[in-house]
Amino acid sequence: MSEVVWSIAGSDSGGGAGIQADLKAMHSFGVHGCTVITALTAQNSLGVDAINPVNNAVIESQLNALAQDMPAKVIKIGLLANIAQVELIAEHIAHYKKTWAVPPVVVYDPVAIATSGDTLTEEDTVDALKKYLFPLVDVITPNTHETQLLTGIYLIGPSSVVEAAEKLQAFGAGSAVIKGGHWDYPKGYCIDYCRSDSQEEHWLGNEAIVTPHTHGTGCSLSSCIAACLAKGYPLKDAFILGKAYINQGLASAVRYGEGIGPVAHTGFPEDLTHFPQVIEPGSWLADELELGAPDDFNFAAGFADTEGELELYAVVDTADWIEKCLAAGVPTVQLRIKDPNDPNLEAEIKTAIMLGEKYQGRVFINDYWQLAIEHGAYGVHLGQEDLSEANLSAIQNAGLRLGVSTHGFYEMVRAHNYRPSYLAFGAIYPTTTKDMTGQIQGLEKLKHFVPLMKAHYPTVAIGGIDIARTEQVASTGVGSVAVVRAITLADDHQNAVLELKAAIRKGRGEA
Ligand SMILES: Cc1ncc(COP(=O)(O)OP(=O)(O)O)c(N)n1
Ligand SMILES: Cc1ncsc1CCOP(=O)(O)O
Ligand SMILES: [Mg+2]
Repeated sequence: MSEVVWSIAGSDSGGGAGIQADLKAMHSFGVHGCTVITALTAQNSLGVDAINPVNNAVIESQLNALAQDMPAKVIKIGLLANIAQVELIAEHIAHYKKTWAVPPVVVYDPVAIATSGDTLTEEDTVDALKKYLFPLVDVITPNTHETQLLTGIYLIGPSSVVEAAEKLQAFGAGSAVIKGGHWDYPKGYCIDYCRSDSQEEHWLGNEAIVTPHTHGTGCSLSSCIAACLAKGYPLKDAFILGKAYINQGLASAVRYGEGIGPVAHTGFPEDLTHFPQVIEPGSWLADELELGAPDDFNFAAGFADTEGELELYAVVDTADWIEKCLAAGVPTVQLRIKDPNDPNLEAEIKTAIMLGEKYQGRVFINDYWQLAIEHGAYGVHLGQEDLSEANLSAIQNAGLRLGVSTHGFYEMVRAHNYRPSYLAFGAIYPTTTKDMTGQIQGLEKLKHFVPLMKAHYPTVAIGGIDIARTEQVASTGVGSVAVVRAITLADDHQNAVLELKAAIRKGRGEA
């Protein structure tokens, strides 16, 4: 059964924004959207003719009907037409948060000004919003105008955006996503900012997509974020997927009336060209925005290729196991020794690299990139944290392949900045080999990861994959299945290798 998300918002008779946009965006992300209509707006592509607020008794009847039978994982709030509505919605949400077995996550898009420039709420709602609603909001998604209206901070550059986000948080909102569609800085770019409740910061940027047909982008972005949160995606993934969805929709938006057409709704984004760039320290966009870079940061992009997919990939912790795997016919192996004080570390790495040459297999070294360079490994495998600490230029100049771990869409787009040799995605299933709490991706996300990245990189799935699961993992089209226990804990590792290889072929429809 798919997740339930409510949209508490206004109806747009033109079908481009409000409730109508929310439902289309939610559908694209595979959640079930329910609605509580707060106002019936009369609008078309030329503007807003009338806003007809729904009375509180009617709003309450919709809330009660849903609460009795279809509680939401996430409640997305859009247009609230007056103070009475703000108070009513806040009262109900406070009740749900206190009494529901799983309290709903609340995403608030403070719809105040439409893309057309029309004001949609009564002016004095702002104080009521701050007093009653903000403390209940988990994620707020204002555009530039709304941010300025709510915070009084004029957005002229990144530091003012950060200041505004902090102010929204001081009003009580957990996380803030500030949409940059309306500030043209750097010229021709669209920059968006996310500050999480734990004060993690994320900047995304892409060249602005030039189209007049932008109606409903704000509601749609916010609904994508709500849908992704309901699906269990972390906020940074919801943020980047929402942006990609909007970019994709803008690229194919068309007019229906004489004026501004609606953003198109075209399904889960699976084309990398629609994704914004994760703005990394040291990049051109980061420099333009003066976001700074850590002292020892050494950016490099474009690493040697792996000459095809990596197929069965064994991740093991001794040179002895490297040999057993290569001898049994595993084409790709990784030496993963987690104790940096292991007295045999360098000797094990040297032996593993030498075995790669003997058996003509690909040998990756996890973590110890200096030793991998020194002894001429085929490649190194690095985690997300390592990317800003390792000397990537040295790895690149030495001609080593670089594999990078990713645990979601934000991280995979971040890794794409470096154009590594392959991308790994995991953990697909729960595993006891490594603590992956909160990072279990599941098969559904793998099915989105593969089409997004396969055209650009060899892809690897890792985490909790045993022989029985290998066929369904391989059927996603992923280029490689990486395992630890499926080989190292098998009674007969040679037979396990044969079975894993057979399951990969079967999953691909080759057997
Ligand atoms: C193929 C592959 N994928 C992912 C990992 C995990 O690497 P990392 O994030 O660096 O974590 P540790 O392995 O160092 O704990 C991997 N090793 N191999
Ligand atoms: C190293 C690593 N990175 C993500 S999951 C994982 C461990 C995979 O081990 P197993 O195949 O035994 O579940
Ligand atoms: Mg590592």
